[in-house]
Amino acid sequence: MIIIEGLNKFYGKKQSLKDVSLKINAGDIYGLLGPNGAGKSTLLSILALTSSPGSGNVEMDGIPIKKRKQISELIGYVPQDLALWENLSVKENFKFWNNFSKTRLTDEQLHELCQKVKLEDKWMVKVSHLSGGMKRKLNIAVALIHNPKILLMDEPTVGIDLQSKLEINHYLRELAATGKTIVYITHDITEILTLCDRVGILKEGSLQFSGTIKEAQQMLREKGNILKNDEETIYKLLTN
Ligand SMILES: Nc1ncnc2c1ncn2[C@@H]1O[C@H](COP(=O)(O)OP(=O)(O)OP(=O)(O)O)[C@@H](O)[C@H]1O
Repeated sequence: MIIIEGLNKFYGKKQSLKDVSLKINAGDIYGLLGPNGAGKSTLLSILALTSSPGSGNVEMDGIPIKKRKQISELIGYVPQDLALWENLSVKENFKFWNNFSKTRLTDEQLHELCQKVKLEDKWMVKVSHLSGGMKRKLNIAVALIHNPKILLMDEPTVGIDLQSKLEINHYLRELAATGKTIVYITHDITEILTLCDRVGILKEGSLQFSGTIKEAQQMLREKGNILKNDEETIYKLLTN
């Protein structure tokens, strides 16, 4: 479980997160939504230890975020920008990232991970020769080498073809079914509806809503906003 309490973050005078409190259940795929500049990447980067929290408490699996070594073993981070070596092969990229893992995988185990994202026939191919979708899949696979319990993903499927997107979504479902918690930033409403168990909506640094799509509809209905479908519910929550 991820617990965030009263989290604030300033960049200079600009407050990017305002008193954000949130709980994310173990085994959930949690969609983090909101318009551009809402604070989604800032929140994810704090969880990923690439940005420091201003004030507030964050703990993951009962471990406070200040215990960086323990947290880094717990999390896998898939950044928006590809964290790959273009001039190295797929295998060499796996081996590079394997060096940072506490329990190193064998070449055979790395190849098995490569198979999970359906890139095994590209094992010896240079990353610069892969398509955008293949690079995205590799970006996800290298984040899984140390078998993290929590996967933090910043728009991992942006700009890729539908087939690759479906394959990635299918794989994420499999990972969640094994108990991994996934925090997922996306602007793709279809992906949110088919993939996410729960969603959190940020706007101008504040958390507007956290819950299931059904709960969102319920809340809006109580406010007198009757919505026709889930897509409309999310759109309404994002724009209100
Ligand atoms: N390193 C930084 N220095 C200064 N301001 C920053 C920095 N990173 C983010 N911000 C500001 O913090 C706010 C939140 O940005 P953030 O990238 O978290 O939003 P986002 O919801 O992820 O947006 P997008 O959907 O466009 O990726 C924005 O106003 C942004 O300009």
